[in-house]
Amino acid sequence: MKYLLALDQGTTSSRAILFTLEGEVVAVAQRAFAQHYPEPGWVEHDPWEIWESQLWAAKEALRRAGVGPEAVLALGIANQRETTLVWERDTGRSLYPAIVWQDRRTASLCEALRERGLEGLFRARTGLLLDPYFSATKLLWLLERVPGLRERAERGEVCFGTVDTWLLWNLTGGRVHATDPTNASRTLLFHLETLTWDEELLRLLGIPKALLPEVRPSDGDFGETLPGLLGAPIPIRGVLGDQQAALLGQAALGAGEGKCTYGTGAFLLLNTGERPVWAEGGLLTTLAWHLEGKAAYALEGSVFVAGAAVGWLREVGLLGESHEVESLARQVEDAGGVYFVPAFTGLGAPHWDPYARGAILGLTRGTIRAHLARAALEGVAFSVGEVAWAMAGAAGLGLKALKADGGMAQNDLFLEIQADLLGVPVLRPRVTETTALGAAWAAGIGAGALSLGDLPALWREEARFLPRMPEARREALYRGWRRAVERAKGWAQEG
Ligand SMILES: Nc1ncnc2c1ncn2[C@@H]1O[C@H](COP(=O)(O)OP(=O)(O)O)[C@@H](O)[C@H]1O
Ligand SMILES: O=P(O)(O)OC[C@H](O)CO
Repeated sequence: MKYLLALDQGTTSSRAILFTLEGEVVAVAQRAFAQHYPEPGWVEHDPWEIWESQLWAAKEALRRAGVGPEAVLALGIANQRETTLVWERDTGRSLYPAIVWQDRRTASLCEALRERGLEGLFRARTGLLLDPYFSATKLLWLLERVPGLRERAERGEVCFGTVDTWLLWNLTGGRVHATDPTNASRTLLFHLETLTWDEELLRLLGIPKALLPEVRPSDGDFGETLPGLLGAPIPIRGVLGDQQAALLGQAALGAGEGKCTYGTGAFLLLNTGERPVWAEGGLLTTLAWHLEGKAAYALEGSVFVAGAAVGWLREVGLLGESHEVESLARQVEDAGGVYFVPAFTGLGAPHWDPYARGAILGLTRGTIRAHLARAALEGVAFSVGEVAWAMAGAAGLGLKALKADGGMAQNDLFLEIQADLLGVPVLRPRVTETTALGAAWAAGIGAGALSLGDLPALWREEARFLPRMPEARREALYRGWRRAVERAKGWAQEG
């Protein structure tokens, strides 16, 4: 029997899952790691903790399965995207904490670029917007703020990478400094159509090319793991950003098929086929994957906070464990007029306001804990609903049903609320670890054991949540939501 090992390096935890070729889960191991918030709006991870937790999870998944490394056909990586790391080429020593995708410290850098009239150029080349979310301004900040970094980068002594690149570097003992086009497409430095680093954008930002990893296809040859790490070398044959991996893991292969992954954030991706599609409404154009010699593209609506809102309820003591949010929120029929705008790290699509901050509005003396819990779930569902409307507005790209996955998709009440607020059915697959599944499948394709055409037959529905809310009620709730969002916008800039 042969297996595929997926590493899923998420924002809050590192997971490893061993799958059969058909996508059955054999063993799972997961380790959470620390989130650091050194200043308001900043979010950092310790690069060593990312690596060590991921390595532990990989070993532990094999141990739990009782499977030796020689039975693993290939390893695939899916990772939190955009998070920016720099390390020494000679020693692999990291030179600064990882600046996480949620980090807002480069809001003013983005503004300065916008004032220079550069947004149109960046959008046309990369499909993205000038927002602190993406890697380029984080890297620029590092080059400006870390003493000596720019000079060393120009001399070729420093490596930049997103988390996939950092894991590849460590898995191969520094032999491979590479990324795939989906991760590269989130940096603001990658040309969406030529699938190469954009020399003009690099020049405009003053980013030395010597920093950048080599770009290989998502099912490319990424070397093999050092023999000592997992007991024997394992070929690394798949790399995808986690949201793109989930799109693949949901077998959303054709144009018009989409999914939403509810992890730390929520990311709605719609496959648009072999050509990039540019849409209004704050949607991003991005790579879906580069597999079997062909690129596929997607439209993305990025919502920065989903499960993180539930995590926050836990941290402030409203819940013991995340899953308790469901029973608490079920104690009430609705949120009692409370709106929870989870803009803890600004707003992504469709608003793109790095200065927005979280808000809870409509509190009365009758508000109880259950209302807050329900309002938090609704806040995430409204946020995704707004993104779905934006997609529906982009000619002919309305969703007929939404495939859901990620940590929050285990919550039945949340998916009922989401179906109600979207007005379309929400489908949950049997394997909700679709991010890991997509990474495993990409590696299976890379190893020649699977083809894209095999995947739809391997996807299985587990549950279906149908919309039951009357249209008028939905519209009234959205009116309230829009008023609440207006109040949260620009908060960190005022005052
Ligand atoms: N039953 C649940 N209901 C709501 N949220 C949940 C539930 N279980 C987990 N979560 C949330 O899901 C998130 C974890 O999901 P995961 O997909 O592992 O995220 P990531 O990959 O971003 O680390 C956490 O923020 C957690 O609060
Ligand atoms: O950690 P997740 O699963 O919320 O995903 C993070 C995204 O990749 C950020 O773009």
